[in-house]
Amino acid sequence: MSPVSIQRVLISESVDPRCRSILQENGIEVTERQNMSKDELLAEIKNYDGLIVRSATKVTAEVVRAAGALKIIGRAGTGVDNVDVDAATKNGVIVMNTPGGNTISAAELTCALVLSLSRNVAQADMSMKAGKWDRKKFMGSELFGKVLGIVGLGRIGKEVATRMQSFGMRTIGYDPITPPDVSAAWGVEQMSLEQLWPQCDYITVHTPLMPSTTGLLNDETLAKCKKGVKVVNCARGGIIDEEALLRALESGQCGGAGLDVYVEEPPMQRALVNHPNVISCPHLGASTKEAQARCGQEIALQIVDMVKGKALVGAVNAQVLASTFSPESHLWIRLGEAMGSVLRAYTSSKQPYSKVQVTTLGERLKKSTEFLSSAVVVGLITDGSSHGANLVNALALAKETGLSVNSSTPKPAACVVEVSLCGCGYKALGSVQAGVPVLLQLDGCVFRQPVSLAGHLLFFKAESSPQLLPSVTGEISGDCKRLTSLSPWRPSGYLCLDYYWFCVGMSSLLGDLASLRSLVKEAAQLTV
Ligand SMILES: NC(=O)C1=CN([C@@H]2O[C@H](COP(=O)(O)OP(=O)(O)OC[C@H]3O[C@@H](n4cnc5c(N)ncnc54)[C@H](O)[C@@H]3O)[C@@H](O)[C@H]2O)C=CC1
Ligand SMILES: O=C(O)C(=O)COP(=O)(O)O
Repeated sequence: MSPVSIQRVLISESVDPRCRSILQENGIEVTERQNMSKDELLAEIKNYDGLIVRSATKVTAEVVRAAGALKIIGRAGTGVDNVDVDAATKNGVIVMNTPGGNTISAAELTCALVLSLSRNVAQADMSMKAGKWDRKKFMGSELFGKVLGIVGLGRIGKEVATRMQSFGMRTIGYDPITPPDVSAAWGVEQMSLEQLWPQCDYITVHTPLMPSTTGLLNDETLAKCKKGVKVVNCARGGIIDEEALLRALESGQCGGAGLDVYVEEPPMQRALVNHPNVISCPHLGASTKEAQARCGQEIALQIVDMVKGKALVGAVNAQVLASTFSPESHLWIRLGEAMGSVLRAYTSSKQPYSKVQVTTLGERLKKSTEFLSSAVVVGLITDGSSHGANLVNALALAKETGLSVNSSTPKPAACVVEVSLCGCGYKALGSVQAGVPVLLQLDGCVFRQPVSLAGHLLFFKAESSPQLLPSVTGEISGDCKRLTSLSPWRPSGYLCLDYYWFCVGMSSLLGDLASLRSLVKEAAQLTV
């Protein structure tokens, strides 16, 4: 993928001023507008190719669709559940976050809530402010020797564990991805949730909000916990079912809750917030000077690096691009796109196909199969009128159009990419030679000299008579037909290709038909 050009960025929430400065220093125009209504955002977003948000801006599918020119949604923070990532992907928009920037802050707030729950700090303070001196009511219990269950052992879960161990807590946990030996290295014993629930004095959740984590703590699972268990949610509203939590608080099954996040923010339903055993914050996990400085700075630097073609860091939906920010991979991407275009053009009037097989041959290309497949699909499905396909959405669009894309890397051989359109049997073989994407073979016709695919223009080089056809492209015209019949290459064997269809194909890759026509005429004259 070529470096992504970003010219105008909208920052729709309070993000550290460093973000704006870094973008502006790098020639990007920045507008900051906070508290926009949904309609204002829908109207405004079309003027920008970049959007930077925190957790309050809901970047729905409607917003993504309304944003005709949007290329990047930057999340100055961790959770991207407020962004419709699928819609962004389908529309070719990169979604990027800064996941490490607020880890420590979120972990520290979690620990603060655990400590406050153990000693009723918030309630005691309220009572003092009400003029009371109630030492009996706020009897607490030590954390020392108690069990903390951590659900979600990623960045924040790990930091919470190591901090709470210093209070003498035993930390147990569950995570479907983090291996048990990894978490054991930082003192967390992993077990199934069934085993975990009944052992915990405190439970804290640190997973993203996803269908599989929604309602992880519910009536059923809360009932499996120790009576009086205390729970903390500094991750996302909804991971603990709010209504089930209220019921458990009322029955005493849950002894207290520390909440930073809510299903609806701010929560309109205040029963939980008002409960005497609940201490709550208005989503403050990342609200520290340090976390905001990091997140604001990181998201700006990540965008600038992407624009400069240096690196793609923090993309959550475009991993295929992450490894492609090198001059070499840009060449392979151009090759893939060009091969896709050539095959699309070449086969468009022939048999249909429903499957494409991309085979990469060569050690150097081993890790490139995925982005090469995406590049081939971009070339295959982008016709002259639509420019909607890019490396972000290529595979999603292929799926939508019923095109199945297979890729494989058989034993290393040469650095060659083979694209086969299964069904009609057309095939192209390409490579990068001397820094130029080249075509070696098309539909079984071998070129003795590779055909340059640079800029999607084909330059034919005839070995024996280089003056014959210095550069040829074609369009549907009598000239092309004439060229087919002239066919000086056939006898020489340099190019045994159905030239007419080849020219038809090439015409769709070119905007400048006038110069194309003259090239074809020139070629025809040369060959008479
Ligand atoms: N309150 C706040 O201001 C903040 C909240 N957050 C929230 O915290 C979440 C976690 O952040 P990080 O630790 O940085 O993310 P992370 O990606 O490092 O860790 C999340 C962990 O959850 C695990 N997980 C996924 N599904 C699970 C399941 N069903 N059960 C148990 N574990 C599961 C994953 O395997 C992963 O290890 C974020 O997604 C975000 O929503 C993050 C920062 C600040
Ligand atoms: O980074 C996260 O996931 C957070 O929840 C922090 O949200 P915020 O940037 O403070 O709106």
